[in-house]
Amino acid sequence: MQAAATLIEPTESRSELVYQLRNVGKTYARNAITALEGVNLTLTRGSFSAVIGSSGCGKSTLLKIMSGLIPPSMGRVVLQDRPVTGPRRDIGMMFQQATLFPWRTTLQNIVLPIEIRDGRAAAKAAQEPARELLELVGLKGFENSYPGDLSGGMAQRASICRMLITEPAVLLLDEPFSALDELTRDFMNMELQRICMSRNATAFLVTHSIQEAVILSDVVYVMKPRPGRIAEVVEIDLPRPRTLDMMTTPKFGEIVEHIRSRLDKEAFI
Ligand SMILES: Nc1ncnc2c1ncn2[C@@H]1O[C@H](COP(=O)(O)OP(=O)(O)OP(=O)(O)O)[C@@H](O)[C@H]1O
Repeated sequence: MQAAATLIEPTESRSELVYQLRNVGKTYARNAITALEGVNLTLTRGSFSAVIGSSGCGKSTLLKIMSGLIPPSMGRVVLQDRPVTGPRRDIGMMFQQATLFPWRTTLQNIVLPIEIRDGRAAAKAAQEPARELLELVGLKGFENSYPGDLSGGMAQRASICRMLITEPAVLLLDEPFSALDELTRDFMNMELQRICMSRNATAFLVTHSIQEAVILSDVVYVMKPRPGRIAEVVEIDLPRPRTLDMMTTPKFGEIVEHIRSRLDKEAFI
């Protein structure tokens, strides 16, 4: 397994550092559960990373800390040289459900974060970039459609635009395509790669799918539970752009098997 997936210390000096967690821990006071312990993580500009682990190993806790929704109990969380102490403009998020407002058109949904942040005039000015984003994700022509007229995949494309409109420094993706059927999900993952590559985006994905983590990522963080911790950092040494065909290669299979073997077997479904 050495060639394809090796234990690494991310090379921080070579690439531009965007996001860094140092020795992050989280204990929930209510039940004294240590959800995270000693988590170190580094995201560099343009990299795609994923975290995978069994249910209850602390993935959601990690993402909530990274998005500024909850504070860590210990450790440092730094985005673009500034500590993360709450939700921030330079953090983009995407969830399992598209959560578009049904009474707003696609275009109006996409500029909503700007409207909330900077007002109506700014939202109007953002319509042109929003149209460009719609073109980027293949939704040109659907500007004036309502969410009810979009398929699940199209709605998630629109929510990609809504996430990108504020030009965040980091994209935090919480199983964004897990509610879609498998074929659409595979296709959307390739679209996500294309969009991230075209914008040199820095992305961090939470997923339950080893295949998804491997096909998308430069680095996969394998987590183990009780307490939630990073058990291994696996570098995915596959060329880019990745293609769905790669999922049938022996090398891909080896990496997947390696990660599977590292996961907590009893707890992982
Ligand atoms: N708000 C909370 N208060 C108390 N304990 C919590 C809270 N949120 C999570 N936990 C506990 O922290 C641990 C990690 O939970 P977390 O939801 O982060 O795991 P997860 O890996 O995201 O799980 P899943 O894959 O099932 O979503 C679990 O033991 C959980 O019970």
